[in-house]
Amino acid sequence: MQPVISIQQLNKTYASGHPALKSIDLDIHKGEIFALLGPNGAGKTTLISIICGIVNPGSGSVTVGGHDILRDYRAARSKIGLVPQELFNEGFESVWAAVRFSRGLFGKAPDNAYLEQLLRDLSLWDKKDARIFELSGGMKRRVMIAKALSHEPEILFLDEPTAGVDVELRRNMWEMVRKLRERGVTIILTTHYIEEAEEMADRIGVIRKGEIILVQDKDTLMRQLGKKQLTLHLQQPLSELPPALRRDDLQLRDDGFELVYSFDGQQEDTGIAALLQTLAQHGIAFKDLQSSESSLEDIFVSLVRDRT
Ligand SMILES: Nc1ncnc2c1ncn2[C@@H]1O[C@H](COP(=O)(O)OP(=O)(O)OP(=O)(O)O)[C@@H](O)[C@H]1O
Repeated sequence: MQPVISIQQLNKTYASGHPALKSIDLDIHKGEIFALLGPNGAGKTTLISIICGIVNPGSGSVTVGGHDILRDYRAARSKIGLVPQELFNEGFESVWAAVRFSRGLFGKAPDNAYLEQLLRDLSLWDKKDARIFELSGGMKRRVMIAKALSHEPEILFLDEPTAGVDVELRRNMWEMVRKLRERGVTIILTTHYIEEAEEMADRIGVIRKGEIILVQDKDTLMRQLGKKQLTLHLQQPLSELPPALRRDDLQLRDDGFELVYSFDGQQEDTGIAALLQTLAQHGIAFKDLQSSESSLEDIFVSLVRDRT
């Protein structure tokens, strides 16, 4: 399947000399919810801003719906709706005027029926004549989304959609994003909240210091989450595992002093008894053992941890 966004070897270094993005390769599939997860300053906003044509790329290429963002900027941009991190509140105009104006900016013919349905879907129809400054914070966010969708884009970017939003509003936002996906909109959201990625995303990408360090189906990631680990602290270090013990779920760590066994905690037979027996047969003794469960949070923290 043709990706709806294709990013190849994208680099960006700001004038300050700071390398914000390094050799990014990423494809976004049509109709998916993709969560880009990363700590402050990782490069999330820079990446979105380049795709949306707000920041110039350094080198590499980006296509949106097959259109190159530089050579074919207008065609590429018209496919995108962007809800930026910073919310700008145009004070005095009405909700209706704001969404009509946004649609016009993209050169689209007026379509009141489409805009009415959009405002209804976003539970804003009864506020259409209200001036934006009169609305609550949650409604203002929804107005930003309505504006972003006013020109019928196929792709919606949500940069930190629920930053500083209370739990109830966050859940409403998630509900709304799912409805948009049902309508066929591809959604890319950035977030600091692991819970949000876990709840919403079809796929998760993790970015750290300008590099994409993981892209994975959420379900696959969650299956890995169900894994438990048994760590055996060995009495004598091993330089390598005997052939009978070389397998994917067993790893030597800590200069050979630790043996880590990963297993599925849901299974009745965890394989621990058999493992301990094999260790005994090979004369591998341990002085201590501990078991632990990894969470998405653990995976994320260990991935983004600054090891330098
Ligand atoms: N206009 C700019 N000029 C110079 N450096 C910049 C500029 N914009 C961003 N940066 C730097 O590039 C890096 C990536 O910033 P970016 O805003 O993309 O990160 P982010 O992942 O969106 O962070 P946050 O989660 O805090 O929004 C940061 O180190 C930032 O200081």
